[in-house]
Amino acid sequence: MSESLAGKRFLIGYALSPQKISTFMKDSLVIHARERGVDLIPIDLNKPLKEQGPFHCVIHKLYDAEWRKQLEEFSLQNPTTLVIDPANAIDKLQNRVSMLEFVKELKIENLETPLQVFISDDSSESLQDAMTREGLRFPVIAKPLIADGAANSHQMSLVLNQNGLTKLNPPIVLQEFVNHGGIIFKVYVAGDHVKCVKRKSLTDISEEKLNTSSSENLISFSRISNFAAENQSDGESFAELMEAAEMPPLSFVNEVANRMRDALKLHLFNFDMLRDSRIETRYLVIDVNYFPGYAKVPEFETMLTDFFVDVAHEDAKQ
Ligand SMILES: O=P(O)(O)O[C@@H]1[C@@H](OP(=O)(O)O)[C@H](OP(=O)(O)O)[C@H](O)[C@H](OP(=O)(O)O)[C@H]1OP(=O)(O)O
Ligand SMILES: Nc1ncnc2c1ncn2[C@@H]1O[C@H](COP(=O)(O)OP(=O)(O)O)[C@@H](O)[C@H]1O
Ligand SMILES: [Mg+2]
Ligand SMILES: [Mg+2]
Repeated sequence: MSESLAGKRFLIGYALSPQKISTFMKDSLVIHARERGVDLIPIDLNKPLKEQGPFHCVIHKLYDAEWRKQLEEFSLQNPTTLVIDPANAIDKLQNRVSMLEFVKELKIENLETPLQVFISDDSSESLQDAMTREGLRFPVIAKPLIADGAANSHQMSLVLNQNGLTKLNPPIVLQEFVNHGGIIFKVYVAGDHVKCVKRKSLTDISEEKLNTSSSENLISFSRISNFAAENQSDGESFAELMEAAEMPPLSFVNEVANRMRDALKLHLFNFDMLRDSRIETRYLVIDVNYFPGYAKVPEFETMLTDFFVDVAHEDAKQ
């Protein structure tokens, strides 16, 4: 664990949506950080940023052009204030092609990304032809290209056959659905601090189900991993399945997290990882999110405060 600060206060300004403030800036975090020398100070979005502060560091999750402009101006005026993270580094995670391209380039053993093809809104090629060109077979998941936090950026469709393709609205990516036993691993990263948790996911699809002629061509869903197991009719058996699922090796999780952090040049993110049901050593990253819902991680207050204290120590060295 990181040491506390020797009597000095470290001032962190935060710029977050009201919804994010209510889920992340919990009293438990603010108090824990305060006790260790870190003050978390709200940035007033109705006032110019350059009139606020002083801050040693700014953390933020806002994507609009106006905020970007304010941040740029602020950084020019306050070159010693750390901005965690720079807007241009976050950009890569707002597009479901670039967020996985870089993972592929890391070439980590046993780590892959699912096959996928991007379909633009002005493409003349049929969706089926694009799938064939890339060697994609059903089932596939259709995901909106842009992942900017808007509700529709989480609107997914599981497409079971060719008829389902007609209901999709490009720009989208069509991604190979990988059977993974109904459980997803979410790896949260805050600087050097890494935690992996299990979460509910889509259940496996058998060849049999795929080949049964039913009326279902496409199943729409959104934010599946946020649904608590107890809301499910199969609650008890799901809880058992969850309990029994083995976590990925810690050394592997840490290696992937560290390599991703260095490549992205980001401090605050998480990634969703599946374990292939057929090949137990094969893991696939399917999603990478900027400044995710840390409050869902056990003892997130300690994790985040440790990170803030690390930043303060780094800052003090400069
Ligand atoms: O709200 P939460 O706690 O569910 O957090 C969301 C994340 O959930 P997770 O921590 O991965 O379970 C969520 O992750 P997923 O995309 O659901 O894997 C996103 O990071 C989401 O942000 P945005 O809507 O994409 O900007 C996050 O939403 P924001 O709180 O940042 O709006
Ligand atoms: N390639 C895939 N194979 C199997 N399940 C997937 C795949 N991609 C996504 N899923 C499921 O769909 C959920 C949402 O997809 P994800 O890409 O994580 O979008 P979001 O950004 O909305 O979280 C995942 O948490 C997982 O349960
Ligand atoms: Mg996800
Ligand atoms: Mg996401």
